[in-house]
Amino acid sequence: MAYDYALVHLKYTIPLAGLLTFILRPLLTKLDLYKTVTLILIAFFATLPWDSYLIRHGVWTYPPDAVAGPRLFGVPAEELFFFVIQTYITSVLYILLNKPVLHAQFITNRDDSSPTSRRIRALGQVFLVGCIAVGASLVKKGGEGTYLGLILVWACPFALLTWSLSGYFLIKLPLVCVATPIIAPTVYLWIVDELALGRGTWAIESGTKLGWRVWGNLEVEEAIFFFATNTLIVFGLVAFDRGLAVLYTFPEQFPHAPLTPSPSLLIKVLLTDPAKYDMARVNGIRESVETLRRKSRSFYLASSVFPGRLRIDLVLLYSFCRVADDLVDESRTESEALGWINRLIKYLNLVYGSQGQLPFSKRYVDDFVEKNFPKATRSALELLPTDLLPSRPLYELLEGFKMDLSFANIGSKGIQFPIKDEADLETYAHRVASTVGELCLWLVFHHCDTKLPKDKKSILVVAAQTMGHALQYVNIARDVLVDAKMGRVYLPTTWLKAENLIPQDIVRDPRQPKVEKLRQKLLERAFKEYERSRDTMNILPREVRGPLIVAVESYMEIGRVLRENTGVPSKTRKGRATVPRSRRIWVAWKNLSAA
Ligand SMILES: CC(C)=CCC/C(C)=C/CC/C(C)=C/CC/C(C)=C/[C@@H]1[C@@H](COP(=O)(O)OP(=O)(O)O)[C@]1(C)CC/C=C(\C)CC/C=C(\C)CCC=C(C)C
Repeated sequence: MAYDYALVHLKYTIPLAGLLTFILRPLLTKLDLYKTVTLILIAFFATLPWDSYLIRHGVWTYPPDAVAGPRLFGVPAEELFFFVIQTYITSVLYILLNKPVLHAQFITNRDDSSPTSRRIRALGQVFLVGCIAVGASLVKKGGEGTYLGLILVWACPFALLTWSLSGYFLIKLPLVCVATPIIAPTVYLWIVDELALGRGTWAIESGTKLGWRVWGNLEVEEAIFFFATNTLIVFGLVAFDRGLAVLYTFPEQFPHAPLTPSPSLLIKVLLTDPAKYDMARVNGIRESVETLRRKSRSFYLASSVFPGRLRIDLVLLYSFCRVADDLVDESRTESEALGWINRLIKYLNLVYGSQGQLPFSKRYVDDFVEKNFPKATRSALELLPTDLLPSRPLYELLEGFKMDLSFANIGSKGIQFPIKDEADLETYAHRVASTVGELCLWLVFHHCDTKLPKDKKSILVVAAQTMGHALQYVNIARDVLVDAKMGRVYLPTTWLKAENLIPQDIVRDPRQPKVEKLRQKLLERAFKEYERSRDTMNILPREVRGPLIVAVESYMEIGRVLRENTGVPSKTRKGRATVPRSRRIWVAWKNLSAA
């Protein structure tokens, strides 16, 4: 009947596209749509003349009773729809698998690539040139190799172009990000093809095919066709992502980076000489991503939903905060820790200028960093986007770290634990976390296409500071055990007194039942602060609202786990409660859907 081919879509391609859309919808950005539509247009206009040629020359045919009727240049409407839906399915799968990946870290050039990468890229080029030559000779010869030849001469030049443009980058990407969106849809379409050819929905004429079957009715040419087209789609998307990564990574070369850059800007970026890339910056970004991945599962997951340059700058800000915190925390003595804080203050003085002195040049600051900080920490300081951040919260953050130092003196000279009451607790949270919230917001304000009026910005800054308290209280509630091992107690001494405890009792036995009661009290404060600021997040610009909510909610989920389990975490990592991966993904998905 005339709807056989349409039924193939109804049964196999549309439901799969629908399922993938449902999964990706909350994560889908304007940029993802832009990429997908561009790829669909390229695929459509590149395939149409080729497919039309094949039909007109009788390489394949559609029995009149299998298609509904409308045609464009001889190609049935159902086939045209196939170009669109296949590109859509493969693109959506690629986008989904690439969400967690920050592409900036895979930017590379010939000098940065390993000899193996260079060999693979060259072998790929030789292979594709070979395929074009074989294809051309098969077409020239005619007869049974014609269809295979036509596939090769059509697909391989496109593949060669994208491979040559983005080969090094592609080789560096995680295999799953590239191989899965090629292989999974290919195998699925093989199965669909096997069923369709079996039912006679379309047919390949016997004079122009090799007649080799991969399995069942699946001809070798069909198998190669689906593999080649999915490869082309994925290579196209990789080239797109390389262009975007270069655009977002190098603000000095490309000062203006819109969230949806024009095709001409992307082509210009793609054609920029890779030898000119600032690989020191790329290496710094690689180190920062690695730090984030190792140290914070919540913020690592949340970072995947932030757009463009904002994502890179947030990762760099995280890296600076982490490095500064670790330098202080991992010091063996108080004076060593104080030394690091003073050097960090000096660094800020040089960058921002102090006591009437103008800021120093970037080169001077980098030189200071080289001489005064360990190698592993330098890029975090050198790449901090200080031109977009106010200095006050950064100085305040260091003041917060200073509060941690007072723990080292306890016991001597009658010095007390620094968090004596709730006011101290709030001051501490304000210094180490509200500052971070505010800094995140300044990056958001800078990078968003939507510009907010001053009054809205002020409301948001206050909310970010309040949210900082909430996150820090959760952090303290989670880390009672870990902190006690370091001789630190952040639970206010007044709270302990009400339970007939002193901070030293917590250091001695952080697992005692009374701690659980105090932990729950702290979590109650955390959720109060969270509720005070959560609604304000709705006035954030649309493009960052969902991502920021995910960042906050992923962390607050740790608090929820602690509340549910009343301190007996389902899973612990180094004595800390953690949120299972599936639950973190669910939190992100749910909040993005609602944002
Ligand atoms: C998505 C992304 C990459 C975000 C980066 C966020 C960022 C820059 C975090 C810095 C974290 C950090 C290392 C700070 C040093 C001081 C410190 C330790 C603070 C605690 C963070 C917890 O991190 P972690 O659990 O990894 O630390 P430890 O292992 O315990 O050492 C804090 C709890 C502070 C985190 C506070 C925020 C991220 C601010 C939250 C507020 C917003 C995002 C603004 C929301 C906006 C509105 C309008 C409410």
